[in-house]
Amino acid sequence: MLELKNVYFSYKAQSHDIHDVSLRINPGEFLAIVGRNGSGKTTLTRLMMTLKKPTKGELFFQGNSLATATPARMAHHIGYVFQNPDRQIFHDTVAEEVAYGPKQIGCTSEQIKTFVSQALEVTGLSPLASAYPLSLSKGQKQRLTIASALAMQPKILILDEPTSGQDARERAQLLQLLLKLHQQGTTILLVTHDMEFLSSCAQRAIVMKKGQKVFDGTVTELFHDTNQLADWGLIEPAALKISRQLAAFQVSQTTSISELGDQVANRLRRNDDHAKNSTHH
Ligand SMILES: Nc1ncnc2c1ncn2[C@@H]1O[C@H](COP(=O)(O)OP(=O)(O)OP(=O)(O)O)[C@@H](O)[C@H]1O
Repeated sequence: MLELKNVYFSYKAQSHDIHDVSLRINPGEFLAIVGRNGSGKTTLTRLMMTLKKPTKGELFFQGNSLATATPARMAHHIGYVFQNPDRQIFHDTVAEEVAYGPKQIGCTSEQIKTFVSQALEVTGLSPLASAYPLSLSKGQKQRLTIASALAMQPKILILDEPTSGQDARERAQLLQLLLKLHQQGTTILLVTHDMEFLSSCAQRAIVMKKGQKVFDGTVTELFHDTNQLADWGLIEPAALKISRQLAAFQVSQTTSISELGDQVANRLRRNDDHAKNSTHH
């Protein structure tokens, strides 16, 4: 659906902010771009939205070159949800906010009504249609920006650090919403540092390091090599760490919870004794 072929981009003459990146996003995928701060994740999404043009290389959307595409035209195809929802909210009611995009691109009033009501429905905001957007909670504001993006009927939804500043309940709601949208056929691209969240929803991950793509594979493959993860500045999700460590206890399907508890307690006791002995020496 979206393809980058040997793309380079520099903000300044001497910098290599994106260096020879090729990748293809297929319809219906749920993928995440990860990497340290400054590794080029946001710049990559700006190139996809044509907010920046590559210094070398080319981007394609559904087989067509984006060389002459404008951000306004790309907004029909790609919905972008910024990290800070306040920067994207301007109207007096939730419904007006969501209607803004479809109005701008000249949809009929019938289409606008349908797109707004569908977007509010899927994001669970229908009861808040006449609410003042800035009075909403952080999670609701984020769902509003997602609704605004969805009202444009995009093929791809890009979310920049969507879990940042969200509490546990809001994260869980966001996860449910993204899984539902993905199930309904939306292609989703997350830019995130949140490995727990990524491992609960994404199927594929791309790792950026110093402007280069250093990994492109399944999420299972991503978490396979823990040394490599550290080098990329990524943290293994707690659930995976625990399950990897449990493997050391030779847990079989017949191991009962109390047997497992005994094994864990024995292991911890041995670790404790070992630590005490080392301090004595
Ligand atoms: N507007 C800008 N002007 C000059 N350099 C920039 C600009 N925006 C980003 N950069 C540089 O481009 C490189 C990639 O930055 P980018 O914001 O894409 O990384 P990121 O992986 O999204 O980081 P973060 O996780 O902090 O958002 C960095 O070296 C950064 O300093």
